[in-house]
Amino acid sequence: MVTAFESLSENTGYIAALIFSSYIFYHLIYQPLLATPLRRIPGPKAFAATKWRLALADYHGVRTQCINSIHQRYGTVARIGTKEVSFSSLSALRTIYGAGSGFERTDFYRMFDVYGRQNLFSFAGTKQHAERKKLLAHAYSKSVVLSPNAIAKPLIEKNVKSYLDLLEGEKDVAEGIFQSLHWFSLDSITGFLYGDQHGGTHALRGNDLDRRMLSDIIDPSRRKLSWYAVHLKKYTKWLYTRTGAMEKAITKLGLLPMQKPATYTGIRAYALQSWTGFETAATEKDSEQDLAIIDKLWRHSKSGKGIRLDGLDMASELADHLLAGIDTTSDTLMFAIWALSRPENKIYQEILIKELDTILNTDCNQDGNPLAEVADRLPYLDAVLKETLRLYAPLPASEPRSMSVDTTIDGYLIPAGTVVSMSPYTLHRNPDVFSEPLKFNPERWLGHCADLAEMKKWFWAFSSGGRMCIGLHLAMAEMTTLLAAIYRKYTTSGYEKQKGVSPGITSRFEVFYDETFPRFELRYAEPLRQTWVEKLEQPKQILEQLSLAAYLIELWRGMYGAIPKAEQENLQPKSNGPFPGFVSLACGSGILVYVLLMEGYKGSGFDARRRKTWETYPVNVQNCLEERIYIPRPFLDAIDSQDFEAKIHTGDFPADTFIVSDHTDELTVWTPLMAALASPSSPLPFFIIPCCSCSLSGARYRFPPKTGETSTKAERHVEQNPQPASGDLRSLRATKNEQRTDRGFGNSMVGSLTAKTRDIAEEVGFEVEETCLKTPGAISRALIGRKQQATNLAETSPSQTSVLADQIAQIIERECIRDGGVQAAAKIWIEQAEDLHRQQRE
Ligand code: HEM
Repeated sequence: MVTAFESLSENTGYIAALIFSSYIFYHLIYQPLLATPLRRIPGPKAFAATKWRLALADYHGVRTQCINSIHQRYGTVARIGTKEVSFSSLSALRTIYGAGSGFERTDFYRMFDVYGRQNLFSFAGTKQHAERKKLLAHAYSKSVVLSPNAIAKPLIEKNVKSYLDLLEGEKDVAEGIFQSLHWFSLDSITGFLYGDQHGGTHALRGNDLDRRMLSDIIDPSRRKLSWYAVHLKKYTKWLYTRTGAMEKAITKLGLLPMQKPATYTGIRAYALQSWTGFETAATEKDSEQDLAIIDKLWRHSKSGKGIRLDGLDMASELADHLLAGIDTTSDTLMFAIWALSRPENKIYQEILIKELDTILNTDCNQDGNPLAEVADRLPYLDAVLKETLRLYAPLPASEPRSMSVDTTIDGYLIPAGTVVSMSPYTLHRNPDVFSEPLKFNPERWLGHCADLAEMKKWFWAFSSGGRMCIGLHLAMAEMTTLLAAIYRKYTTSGYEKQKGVSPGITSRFEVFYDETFPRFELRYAEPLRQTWVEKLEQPKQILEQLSLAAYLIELWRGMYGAIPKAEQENLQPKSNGPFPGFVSLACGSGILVYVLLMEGYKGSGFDARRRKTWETYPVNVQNCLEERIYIPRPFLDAIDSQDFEAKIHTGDFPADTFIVSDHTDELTVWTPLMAALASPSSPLPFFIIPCCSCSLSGARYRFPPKTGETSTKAERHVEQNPQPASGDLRSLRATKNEQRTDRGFGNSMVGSLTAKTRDIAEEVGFEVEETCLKTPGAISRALIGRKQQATNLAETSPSQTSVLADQIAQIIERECIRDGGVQAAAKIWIEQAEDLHRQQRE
């Protein structure tokens, strides 16, 4: 007989399943999809069912583009969350963001509180916000910003001069415009907020501490932290407020989305320090005229009139303006210069220069640069900036708002507490308003047609209504004055190093690029950065490896007609023969192997040491990465190395394998030999980027510059030390510059190594191509061996093959003389390999 207890326990599983499915049904289906009035709003069901769907897009850094695509599919009103709706119409813009609309900023903005205090940016309520704004609005008005008697105009003109001085004196430094423009905006906003004495920075004039403040902004993991701060707010706060052993444990477990100090810590600390310094020394100034914002807030607090502000309130307000005023202005300037420098936009630059040429000397200051108020009145410059802000708005993402009562927007009932938003990104890409929206075209802002009036209504880079950007006029004055001065004296053109690459700007969790550029970097760089586990200088290495992957893909497209996977859907590959596969020697972190495999190229890589990064790749990639030490077969034959414990590779690659030898040190000179040894009658194609110079034994060795004669006697006299004996920075830079010339390169250590490798490759039958490769981190020479010399192309008989093998052996013998012969060289190689293996095990 079945007892009641047994029956209950048999049914427990069913009951639990029923409760669970009821819960799922209620929360994921009934409530969000059937019960709420928002159910009538179109949009993808997955987004309507759970807020985590949009959070996922945030995590992948594609939120804004994703919402934009949803609008393209569903129209001007789209539901993007259980309680979140996005709009893209002018009527909604007026309803939500118009003056006195009653919509308030959401909780999202509380992440901009500083020192635990709210400020203009983070206040939700209109009353608190209006009171604070009243204190500041006048100082930020256009008439005050451009007044010769107030602080902004002389400060901006002084900083413009410092920028041009930098351009004159340290062209190399200034040309890194991402950085130098950040210095300009930093010096401008700090001077404006704190005055020269109490926090105005001098990054443009070389102050290293001021410059270093920007490392806060550059760290890519700040995006991950933003995601955590928005979607896992309490948890993130908990993580960052732990101390002692708990803090250590959290750090060790890698739980922090961004290592401490987290984003903006340095800038916030600087802002607080500036405030404290000011407060201690504060004396009321007699004149109202040259007051920085800090003076104004101080005077107000002392007056006892109106709203009360304590020290931290003021410090928070100032710090927030400081943070708001750096990236925004410099990113816009960077995109303006970049866009004007593109060959297809040269015409716009020429027209701008013509406009600037009309400025009279009497309209310039004593430094010879256009006055701020004159730069402000230039229609073409204004059009260039408007177009830059349209296409590359520095704050392009949605601006969330909500209301405490039910309301109606564009005919839809919006319940109280629903988050509603719009984004400059989507408004600025409406093809009905902006023809060819992805094209940079300043001309669209000129003329007086009805279209222009319409476009102005849709232009939303600075937001609108009561919560419009307070720094608008300051930012515009900085940007117009600097651009006018630069283009009055200079022209700009696409920097070779950045050819084919769009700059990117970070906004919250996203990075924005020019969308007409390939997504290659975007697809890999960010995921790699996010999961990076090595201690190396990663951003540079990642970009370099991505550039190299892009280069190889193009090379193989030409050689084999092999195209990346993503293109295969649209294109039929040319039939130059199938791709034979690649091997990446000494592949290090394996980025190249990972990217090429993901792009659909078969291949593998090996390195003497397994890297932690390998474990972050998908399993199929991990399976193609091996820990192996290369020992050339002739060395194995020459010496008894039976006891060698590590896994070795003897270079027996399958026929036609493409060898990639990127910065492989002792494998560099071996690469063409490897190619020939693997297949004497038809050596394998290769790509080499030479770097550290070693002889065939693997010992450090500097080959003599190629002077025509290759006497080993002459080689012995050559200095063994590859680095300059003594070198201050200036002489190092001079050496580097010299190396960029053909002659200088030929005389350098790496130049001599390149020449030696090339000679050997030619001896084994290659027609070697030499190319200059410009990756984001370096300029390198690369050798490509894809064609064989005519004599080698003829059908090779078995007897000829053995002749070729003999020739290779002779080359190896000859090259090993400097190490004491093949046996001695082999001994050195094996000893080094054993050392390496021992180190790995320790
Ligand atoms: C090209 C430059 C700039 C752009 C495109 C820009 C854009 C914006 C946008 C779109 C908002 C509204 C954000 C939102 O509601 O989510 C905003 C607000 C704000 N911006 Fe800017 N900004 C720029 C420069 C500056 C500068 C130089 C400052 C320096 C003080 C500044 C200070 C602020 C502040 C304090 C707010 C909050 C205003 C309020 O709520 O009343 N911005 N900005």
